[in-house]
Amino acid sequence: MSMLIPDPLEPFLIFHPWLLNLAFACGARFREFAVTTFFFEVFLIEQDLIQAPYRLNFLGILSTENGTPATIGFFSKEKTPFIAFVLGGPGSGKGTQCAKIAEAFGFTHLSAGDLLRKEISSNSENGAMILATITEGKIVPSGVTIKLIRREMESIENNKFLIDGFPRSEENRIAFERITGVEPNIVLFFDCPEDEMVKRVLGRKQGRVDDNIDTIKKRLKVFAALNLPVINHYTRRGKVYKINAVGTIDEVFEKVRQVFDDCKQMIK
Ligand SMILES: Nc1ncnc2c1ncn2[C@@H]1O[C@H](COP(=O)(O)OP(=O)(O)OP(=O)(O)O)[C@@H](O)[C@H]1O
Ligand SMILES: Nc1ccn([C@@H]2O[C@H](COP(=O)(O)O)[C@@H](O)[C@H]2O)c(=O)n1
Repeated sequence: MSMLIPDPLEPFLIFHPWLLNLAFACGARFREFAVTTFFFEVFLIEQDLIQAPYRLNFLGILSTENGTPATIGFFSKEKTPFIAFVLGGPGSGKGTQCAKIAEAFGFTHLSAGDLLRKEISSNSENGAMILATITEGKIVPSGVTIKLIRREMESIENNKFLIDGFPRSEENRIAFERITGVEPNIVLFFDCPEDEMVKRVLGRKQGRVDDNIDTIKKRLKVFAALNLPVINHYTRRGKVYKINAVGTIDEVFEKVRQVFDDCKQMIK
């Protein structure tokens, strides 16, 4: 299990004690949903980390396009799958390791980034917005990404999913948990030094619009600001397995294998 990582949002929270008091007075559910939303959106707007048209529209993700409320809790109790979120900075090796886990342990690998890229190439209504967001290294609104993940999970007959590159922000996390009604069983965190991540991304040569030094710098900033708080949250929940991502692909996989061997009892 990993140690807590310094949370870049903590100084921000300290400057809003009156809001925290109000939140605590209103109870846990309200606190989690309303206050976290408020804090993060104000912070993200200030930092210019979320796309303008989607600002202050967090509640919108709980509605479907036709205005009816989204299903809260889409797995039946008997069919709730084993979910592993796979997190780490850009180029830390998430996708590479997920392919090996899927093969060795029978998981379905869902990459949020791949699903978003597929949306761009299928010329969907959100394609242009997704392309612009990825090019800027920013985060696509949760409603869009969760809809894609949900569609895949519902269409695949498996009870073991690796969700790679999601949740990327507290907004992603809270939205997923509210909509699906479940938390991940475990969270893998591939911990990799920045210089190694930059080297790997620049060496990837897959023609991705975001594999250039300018966008990588932005993605690293977004990772530290938005993804580390998610990792800290799940660390506090005792769900994070931190894996040192330095070493050959096979060396890293040996550490991953150990985690899945240890979790065998939990995985149906
Ligand atoms: N342990 C490793 N040592 C050296 N190179 C690696 C290692 N793991 C992955 N790579 C290479 O680094 C590049 C990035 O890996 P990968 O695509 O798996 O990262 P990722 O975390 O999924 O990245 P992103 O979040 O940007 O999609 C790939 O070219 C991959 O072959
Ligand atoms: N939950 C997510 C996941 C990804 N994105 C966007 O896609 C880019 C590429 O993602 P990879 O996982 O393939 O690195 C990422 O930089 C984001 O722009 C997202 O918005 N939300």
